[in-house]
Amino acid sequence: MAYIQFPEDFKWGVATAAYQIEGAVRQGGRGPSIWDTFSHTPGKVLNGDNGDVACDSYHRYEEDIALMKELGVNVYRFSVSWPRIFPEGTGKVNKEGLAFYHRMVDKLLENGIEPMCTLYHWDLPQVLQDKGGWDNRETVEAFVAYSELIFKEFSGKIKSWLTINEPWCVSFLSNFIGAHAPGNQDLALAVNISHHLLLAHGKAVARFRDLDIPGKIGFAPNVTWLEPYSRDQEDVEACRRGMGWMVDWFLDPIFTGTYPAFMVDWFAANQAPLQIKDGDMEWIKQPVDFIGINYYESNVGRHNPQGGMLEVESVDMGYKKTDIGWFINAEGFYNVLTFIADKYGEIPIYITENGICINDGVEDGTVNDQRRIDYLKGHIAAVARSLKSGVNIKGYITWSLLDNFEWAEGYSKRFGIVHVNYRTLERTKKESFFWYQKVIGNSWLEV
Ligand SMILES: CCOCCOc1ccc(-c2cn(C[C@@H]3NC[C@@H](O)[C@H]3O)nn2)cc1
Repeated sequence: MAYIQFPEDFKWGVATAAYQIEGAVRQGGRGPSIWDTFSHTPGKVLNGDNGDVACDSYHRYEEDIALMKELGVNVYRFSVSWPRIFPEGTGKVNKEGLAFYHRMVDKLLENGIEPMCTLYHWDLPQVLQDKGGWDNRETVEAFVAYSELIFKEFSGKIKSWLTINEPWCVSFLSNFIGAHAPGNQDLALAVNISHHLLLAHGKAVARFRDLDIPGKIGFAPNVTWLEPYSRDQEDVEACRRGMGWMVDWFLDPIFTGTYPAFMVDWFAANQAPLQIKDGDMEWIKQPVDFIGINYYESNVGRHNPQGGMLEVESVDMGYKKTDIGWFINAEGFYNVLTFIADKYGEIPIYITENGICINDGVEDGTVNDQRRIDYLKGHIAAVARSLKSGVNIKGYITWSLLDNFEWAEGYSKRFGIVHVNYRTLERTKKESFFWYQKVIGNSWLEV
């Protein structure tokens, strides 16, 4: 049996997000978010599912932390629910909300688990959405004020911070494709929102520096790899566009202070001109300490004039698929990690999400999710291969600890290494839990 040994200081973790696991949406002083509105709007979420109860982690966080302790993780990536802190987005602070996160963070620290906090994981206070949401620059200032409060409140306890999770999902998936909250379908709106998200990120990083908060800060773009179907220029350019709006669009402004010109032009030609105000790019290009990379799938792409706004289509090459229909391709993980390192340099990277939807159920007290073990093994091996190629990867955090509310797919799609019975809320450790526990314990991968 061969082994791949990871660096001594390599971190291993699990990730969740507030709206997907907490529940207790009308308890503890929490205000409504756009996902409360969206999930309660008929037809938006599969089976009419919502996050009202979810995994009930608002009440069961100690049980979840005991699972993490048993797993042996160094890091727990969670998100703070903005409407649990500012029920109206700004103004009055909900002390019960702060107290909940103090209890949870203190319990993590007691168990030797480092908290990694995502400030925005999609649950925008509905009151702010009613005033235009991320399309309104006032929301940028509201995010900075919310971030400042959390920075000050948890300074010294939390030392790893992420500003925005998956800005592509928040802007394009949620305001152009329309599959996520608030469900708009307007490219110009989505482009404007993507700029405001980067502005909010940059201003929050600047405030973090001004406040001299101890620790490191970054953000977590979701990325993909699109392999051209042929070497034809049209196919190559189509794939660059498909990656450009998800990767370069969000990383170039932070690392170079400019948007990728080929995407600016493409959006302008689609009646979605980028509107930048003086000084915006200076805010956006605040240096970050690390980036979180969220990767699930990659595709083979080719040009198709009828292939949507970007004129690109995915080609089914017969790769195995997950139970949510995404292609399994660990090679694409290596390709996008080395692409990012080649383009943006030595910036430290944490894999802040990587996992697979496998809907296996409990049989005889366990879940034999061998397909998840195979996926994780292949993708952690791709991380090791990237490390060997010089990519500065500092840790791997799998999505997710628990089966949870998978947005528009509701509870039908399971990403956890721990199964959740949504009727009883009973947690059941899957075979992948025990497999990952061994990887973490040795910090090596058997191949
Ligand atoms: C072209 C039409 O497409 C319609 C759906 O398109 C997508 C794309 C991407 C996703 C998606 C979901 N996740 C997992 C989450 N990451 C954050 C965490 O909360 C996980 O739950 N990542 N990406 C969903 C839907």
